[in-house]
Amino acid sequence: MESSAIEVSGLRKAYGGRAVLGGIDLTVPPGTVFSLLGPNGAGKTTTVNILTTLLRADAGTVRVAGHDVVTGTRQVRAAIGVTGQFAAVDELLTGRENLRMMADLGRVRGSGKLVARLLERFDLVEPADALVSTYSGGMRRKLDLAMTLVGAPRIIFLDEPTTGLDPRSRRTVHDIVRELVAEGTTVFLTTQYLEEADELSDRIAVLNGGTVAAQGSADELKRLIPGGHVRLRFTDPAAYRSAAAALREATADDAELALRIPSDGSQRELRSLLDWLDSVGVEADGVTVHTPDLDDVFLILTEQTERTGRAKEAIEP
Ligand SMILES: Nc1ncnc2c1ncn2[C@@H]1O[C@H](COP(=O)(O)OP(=O)(O)OP(=O)(O)O)[C@@H](O)[C@H]1O
Repeated sequence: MESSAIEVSGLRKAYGGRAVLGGIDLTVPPGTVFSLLGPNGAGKTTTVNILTTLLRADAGTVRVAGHDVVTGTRQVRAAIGVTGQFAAVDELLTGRENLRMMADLGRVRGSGKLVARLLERFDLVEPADALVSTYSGGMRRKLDLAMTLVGAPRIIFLDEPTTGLDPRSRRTVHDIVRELVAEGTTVFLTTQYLEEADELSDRIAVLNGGTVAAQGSADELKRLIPGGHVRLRFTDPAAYRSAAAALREATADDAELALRIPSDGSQRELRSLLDWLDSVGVEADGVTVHTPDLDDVFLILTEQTERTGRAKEAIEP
């Protein structure tokens, strides 16, 4: 087995002279979940399209399942499953017929049993014999994912698989991703939901301004940024103002009547902070401890580029 399921090096892509990907490197070990995050327009779909052989890169090398996407397009396509923006779902067939068609196209043996198993797994037994044109958006998405699994691909690309799904359907998709990975499948995911990436991924890359701003496990990314703080909330504006005057190092949020004080959230720091608040006569109405989460990582990593002025446009194609 190859050491990486996906290996991307120096990947560049520009549209009409405007660089979208300015030389990105990614490594995805087999049997893991990798999430690609980034603000709207960061180039996530462009990356997925290149990795799935739908789009040619301008420069760089991309190997998927051990094959180069340009010279081994056929082998790459045989190894991957893709769900997302280009659903193969036929509206004029039922869910069951769509799955059966997929199984027949892939010459899958025992397709009846496989189809029944997938309908069950995706909670689609009840609407199985209704036309897909009557399905909700969430049901279509689940069917699309079920169809991708028919051929048991080794690597699956999920472009925003849970967007628009209700919490129960989202959990179904998460459970299925975990099961697939436990069976050795590699999952490449793009998502807008940071807690989804946090929960599911072994590794995460944050794409911003045409480059990978950071790459690592959720915990590694969280350690990159100093986001831990204690938040003091006030209801009385006068109490808030006198506290803000007493706590010079706090960041003030006038609209919310809240003060933010850097802290690692440890018991020792909290105790000394509370003692000190007592000693200066500050009485907050609410005290919450905040440890950095992926939202903080995302905001800080993507803010920096915004502040340094549209790095995307500064990248040479
Ligand atoms: N075919 C195209 N021609 C010209 N520009 C394009 C084309 N496809 C994408 N772009 C531009 O490239 C940039 C990256 O687009 P892409 O769809 O890859 O981003 P994304 O990260 O997937 O965004 P979103 O989160 O909004 O889906 C955007 O500015 C987009 O307008």
